[in-house]
Amino acid sequence: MEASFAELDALVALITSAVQDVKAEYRRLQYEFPSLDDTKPHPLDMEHTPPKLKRAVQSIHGACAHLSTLVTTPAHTLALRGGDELYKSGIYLSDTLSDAVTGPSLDPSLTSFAAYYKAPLWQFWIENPHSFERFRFSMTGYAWLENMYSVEKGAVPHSLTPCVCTLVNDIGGGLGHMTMHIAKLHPNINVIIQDIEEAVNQAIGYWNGFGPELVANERVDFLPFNFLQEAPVEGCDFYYDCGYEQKANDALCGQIKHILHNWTDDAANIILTNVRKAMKPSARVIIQGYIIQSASEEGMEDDSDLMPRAPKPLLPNYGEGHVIRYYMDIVMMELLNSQQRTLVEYKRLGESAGLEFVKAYDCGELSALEFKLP
Ligand SMILES: C[S@@+](CC[C@H](N)C(=O)[O-])C[C@H]1O[C@@H](n2cnc3c(N)ncnc32)[C@H](O)[C@@H]1O
Repeated sequence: MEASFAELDALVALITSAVQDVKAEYRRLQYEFPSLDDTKPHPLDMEHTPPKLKRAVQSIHGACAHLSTLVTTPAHTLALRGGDELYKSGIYLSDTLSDAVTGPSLDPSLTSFAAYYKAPLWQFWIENPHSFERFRFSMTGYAWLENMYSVEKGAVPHSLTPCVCTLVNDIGGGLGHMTMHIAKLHPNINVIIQDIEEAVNQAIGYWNGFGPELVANERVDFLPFNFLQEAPVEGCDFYYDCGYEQKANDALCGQIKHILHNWTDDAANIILTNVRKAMKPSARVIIQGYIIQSASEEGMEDDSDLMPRAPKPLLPNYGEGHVIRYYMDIVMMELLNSQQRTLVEYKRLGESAGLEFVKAYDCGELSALEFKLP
């Protein structure tokens, strides 16, 4: 079927014609046209906007929003529109940050979420199982926003040898939707879901509902654990083939998706150190998450191979085009006093836990960072 680009073309035509109107109005008014770098007030900020200019600006706003919606996934558009707990507690962010005690604190119990709900996030979820379950299911929807099929490329970064069984440990896996997706696509990959007990119990129900054949064929195991206090499972029977010609029983791959952004550097170090303790020499850890890039030329890091710079006049990090990861940076601060990280910060975190950075993979919205034992 031939694609119809009628709406796309109509929106672009509308923007082009509205831009001509804007230019004509500025010429008529004999005003300088502002630049993206301007910090000074413009005369039009304080004046009645002529109707033709107003209509043109409204058209550009509306058409650009429609254009964005048209070319991105519905999940992407929805994620920018709303939410429940995190949006409600966000109203406390300014108070929390301006307070002398909570402002500079990295304590996960001194957040704007805790101020609103009178409990830190993890405790709130244990006390409100319905919210906790809804959050877990929202993570499965969120995977669509992140382009699940690209995320899978990061979780399975190496050529797979079908004769060798692979065990992926989904650390803090929640429902394990991502590893279920991977196990369905790759018959030689088996999965362990490790998370806190409440999460693991929900994961069992999820796999029985959506992947009963994987449960029946014993391709998944569920083991509760606390990654701040203990190492994940070691000495597995099935191992990850990383394409390094390793023997069948000397590799375990740990996948850690959207975990470290929940924790400060100190706590993330404990989690990774616990993972390292479980690793055999050829094991790999795959950390999946958002990578933060500088919005200005200054402070740019050595990450351009992973994430090419945007052409000017866009900001080097694509600005609004990559805005979700920056929203999620603020959201992590609001919920847990934690943060998204840059590539350099992730490498540093791995090193501090005794892991060596191997490679970064572009997985759509997310990146996957591969670490090994030195
Ligand atoms: C943001 S969710 C990510 C879930 C999943 N990896 C995903 O991408 O959908 C964070 C997960 O960390 C788990 N978690 C939090 N504290 C934990 C702990 N101390 N030990 C093990 N898992 C924990 C939560 O239960 C939750 O499933």
